[in-house]
Amino acid sequence: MADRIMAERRIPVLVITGFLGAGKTSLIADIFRRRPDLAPATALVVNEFGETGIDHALLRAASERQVAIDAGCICCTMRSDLTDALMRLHLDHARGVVDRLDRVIIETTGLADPAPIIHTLAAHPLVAARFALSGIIACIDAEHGAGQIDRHEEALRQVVLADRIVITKTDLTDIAATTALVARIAALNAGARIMDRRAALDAIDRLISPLPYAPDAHGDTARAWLAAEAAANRMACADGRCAVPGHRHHHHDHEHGHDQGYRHGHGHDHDHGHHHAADARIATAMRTLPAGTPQDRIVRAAEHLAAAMGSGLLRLKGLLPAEGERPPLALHGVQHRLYPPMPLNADASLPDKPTLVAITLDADPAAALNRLAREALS
Ligand SMILES: Nc1nc2c(ncn2[C@@H]2O[C@H](COP(=O)(O)OP(=O)(O)OP(=O)(O)O)[C@@H](O)[C@H]2O)c(=O)[nH]1
Repeated sequence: MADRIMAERRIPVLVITGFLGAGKTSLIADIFRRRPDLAPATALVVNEFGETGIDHALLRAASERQVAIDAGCICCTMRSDLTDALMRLHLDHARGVVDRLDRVIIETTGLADPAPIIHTLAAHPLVAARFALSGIIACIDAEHGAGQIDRHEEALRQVVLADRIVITKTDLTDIAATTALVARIAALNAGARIMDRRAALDAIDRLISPLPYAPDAHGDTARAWLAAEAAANRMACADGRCAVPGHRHHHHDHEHGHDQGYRHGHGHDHDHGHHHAADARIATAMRTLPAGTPQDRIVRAAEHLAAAMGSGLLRLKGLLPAEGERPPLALHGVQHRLYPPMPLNADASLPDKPTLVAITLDADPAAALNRLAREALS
């Protein structure tokens, strides 16, 4: 009872997860587009993998209160940044800097494991006293989702630990493929509500309604993962600033059985502090093109790159500056598919040179971007 009363006074936190390019940012942008009334009382915490800041550009219009966590992934070393961000929001609210704070929406990176986030929200005493995990939405791409679950443990964990699953991009697949994906998801997580993106957006109140997160509803695997997360945190805690009593503090890298860092394509291996066993195969790079490189040429070169790399290109993102009367463009690719470039509002904080990020599997992302640049500039 005491917990319920407390829960009612806590601010609900909705986590939106899903693999790279599954449609998290677009879903959030569409929620606010349809329901602008939600924006003033919603804080968005956005954690993007890769360096374009493109999600912020896309969401800037959506929410007045946005906190970016850029330096890594909140599921691992960035947990302290997550708790800091939440505590800052709480203080701003308590001091009246923020009028209303009815909910927090956290967009994770596409490579996030939800278990540490769930654990942090439940176990960090300062956070748990003020915020209540009230839903985990996993977006899953109808076209690429099944393969992503097969190949990437993060994608599997996102589906298994969610309490709501939104299937995106059903417009790009046939019904049989979507039906098979739904059956697979239902077998992996019998407790989750599964919905099509369109249906989810037609019932936004239901989509985002705060419900206590109940790990027991999601099956033995979810329970075991969360228990393992709690046990790992009892043994040792990554966060030197962590306030959980009894935690021993030392470096985080080995606590989740993660042993290799992401490679970063600036000609050297770069440790982002985000460690998952399989992920030495995943690498990311960013590069810019000279100002004035025509948008059309970049888009065409990106199409060719996506077609040539297929499943080796986990994600391509780009911000292309305005060109004469043409607005700036956001460029999105997932595997072989390059989506129609998305016009953006002109915004002073957009980069003045075309900026591209590639996230690759078993391929050199810097070489991929060089190839794109060569074609665009030829
Ligand atoms: N056709 C179609 N495209 C979609 C749908 N949902 C998202 N997209 C497109 O997919 C691309 C990637 O979407 P995002 O919302 O950026 O994906 P994300 O999950 O936020 O990506 P990361 O932050 O990189 O993990 C964009 O071009 C979207 O317009 C959908 O339901 N149908």
